[in-house]
Amino acid sequence: MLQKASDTPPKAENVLVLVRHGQSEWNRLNMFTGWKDVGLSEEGMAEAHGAGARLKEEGLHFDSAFASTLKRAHNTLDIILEELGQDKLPIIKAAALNERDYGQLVGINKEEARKRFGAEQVHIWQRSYDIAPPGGESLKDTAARVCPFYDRWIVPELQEGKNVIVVAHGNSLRSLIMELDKLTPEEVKDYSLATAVPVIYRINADGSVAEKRDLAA
Ligand SMILES: O=C(O)[C@H](O)COP(=O)(O)O
Repeated sequence: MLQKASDTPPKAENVLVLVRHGQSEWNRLNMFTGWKDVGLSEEGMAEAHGAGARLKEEGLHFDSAFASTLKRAHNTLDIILEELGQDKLPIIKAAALNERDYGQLVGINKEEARKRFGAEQVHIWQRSYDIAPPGGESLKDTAARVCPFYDRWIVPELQEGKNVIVVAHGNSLRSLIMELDKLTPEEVKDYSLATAVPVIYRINADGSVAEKRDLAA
């Protein structure tokens, strides 16, 4: 989706890149992960190198880097920064960016969960806006920590003309993208992020989206 939100051309520097971490060991095993701190798989590391290489091709250079406190996210960011020749850039790690808590589903194979609870119910837990999995967070709950963090710590960086990269998770980033793209709860049900594929935004000085480019598209 391309959004034109201002007549004033955005400064070229106001770039926000969002990246879901590379494949984790539990993604590889198709298990609900949530807050479980699992590492990247071999393939996930390779995907992270690929994401860094694509950002390098785009000619991007970052002034600030944010990740969740979960190692699959900040290890992905380490690899991306290494590819960009920016491994000295400090990474700000924030629990507010962590994956949605999948509660009692954590550690269960997704196919097994569909057999146990029914595919429709599992899909509702995975993709609905305000229905939480048992003992876990809904996307709305996740947005309630991700979006205030974004407003408080990331928007001011963008407003100073900095380029910012954020590496986080499928659902924590969905909640932010829902806000940036003004998606409805119905629209967000069909939205998901591939591992380690950068989404590049240009953000206006007022925080609105000037342009969005998903490198997966
Ligand atoms: O926590 C997880 O299991 C994954 O990171 C995201 O899972 P989902 O794509 O099933 O929401």
